Amino acid sequence: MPSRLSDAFRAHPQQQLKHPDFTSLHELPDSYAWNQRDDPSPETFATESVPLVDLNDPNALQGIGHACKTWGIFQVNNHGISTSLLDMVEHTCRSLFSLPVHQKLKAARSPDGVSGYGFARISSFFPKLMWSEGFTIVGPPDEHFRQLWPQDFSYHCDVIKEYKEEMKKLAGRLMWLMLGSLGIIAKEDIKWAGPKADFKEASAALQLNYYPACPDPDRAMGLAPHTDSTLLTILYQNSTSGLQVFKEGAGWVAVPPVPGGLVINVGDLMHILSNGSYQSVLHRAMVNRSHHRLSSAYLYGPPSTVEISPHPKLVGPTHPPLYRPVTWNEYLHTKAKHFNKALSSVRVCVPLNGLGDVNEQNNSVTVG
Ligand SMILES: C=C1C[C@]23C[C@H]1CC[C@H]2[C@@]12CCC[C@@](C)(C(=O)O1)[C@H]2[C@@H]3C(=O)O
Ligand SMILES: O=C(O)CCC(=O)C(=O)O
Ligand SMILES: [Fe+2]
Repeated sequence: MPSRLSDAFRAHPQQQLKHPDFTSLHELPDSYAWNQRDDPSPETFATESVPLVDLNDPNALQGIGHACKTWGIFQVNNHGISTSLLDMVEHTCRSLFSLPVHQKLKAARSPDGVSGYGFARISSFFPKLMWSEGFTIVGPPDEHFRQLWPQDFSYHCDVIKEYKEEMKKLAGRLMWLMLGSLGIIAKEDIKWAGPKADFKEASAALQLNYYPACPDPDRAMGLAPHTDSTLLTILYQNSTSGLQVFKEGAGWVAVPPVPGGLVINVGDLMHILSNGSYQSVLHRAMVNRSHHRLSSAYLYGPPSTVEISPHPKLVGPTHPPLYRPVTWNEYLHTKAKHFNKALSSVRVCVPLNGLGDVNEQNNSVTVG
């Protein structure tokens, strides 16, 4: 049987935690109180900010290359995704998460499944709970959406379908910009991009996130520090800020929403493909006392059976391959088991400068 993305978690069933009705909580329960949040010093915010790249700019490729090398994350505008589509996706998210808890639970993610409503998958690695709800979509959302909205599920299915199609095109474009900035420019350099080099067979997951307003935001965590297991992720965030990224030497830096902009981050598979030139970025989401926050992450990777390895153009006698080949499915298994040690578990060779993976050092929370 062909291996699909949705099969990746069968071997790692997750116990479903009971979801609270956040609106009924007026105090932060102890199970949600994070002690060691490792907050940035106030001056951190002022000095550095994540680059913004205009995709219509003829120098976009250079801008992206620099951003990937120094930050592992950047924002884009003039990306071609219409504001009306982004508004519709936001409306679908809002409609989904404002359903009564019992209704949302009808579409709960099954313990060995990948799609559906639930806590963030990484929850099991942290001793405290996260102040958020999520909905993961892999493949067509029809069955779950029918449970959520018996009347108008087909409208919401259409919105998600169109969004996924548009995101896929943008992701393919971004892939060539990122690869181009590494000197990988020929169609033949990435065979799995297909005969038209349009990454038609790529696979992806869509993660909708909802962060309710929180009575004690300074002690809560919306989504704990993690890197995405992707080649790249395209994140849409509504007008409420909350995303932060970890930058060596600067600490946690906020990524404020840019109107009409999208956030692009480097994932673990791009880290591997680029042989560590573009490092996956550690990021987290914080919460807010007065405003709820919505985000949607398009998690983009290769077809699930394609092996990703350091690109031959980037390895040589002085640059040995640092990672062994892995499929996305295999990597997701590894991540489900080892979480922030996943990248080093597929490492084959210590780099010449002797530094470890950035991901491993910065998680202040003990991984179970
Ligand atoms: C294809 C993917 C990628 C997943 C797992 C699976 C479906 C859901 C994705 C996320 C989304 C939220 C953060 C993350 C860390 C999580 O907990 O679930 C992601 C994870 C990964 O990038 O590893
Ligand atoms: O909500 C955010 O800003 C971050 C979401 C995220 O990191 C994810 O879904 O992987
Ligand atoms: Fe993420």
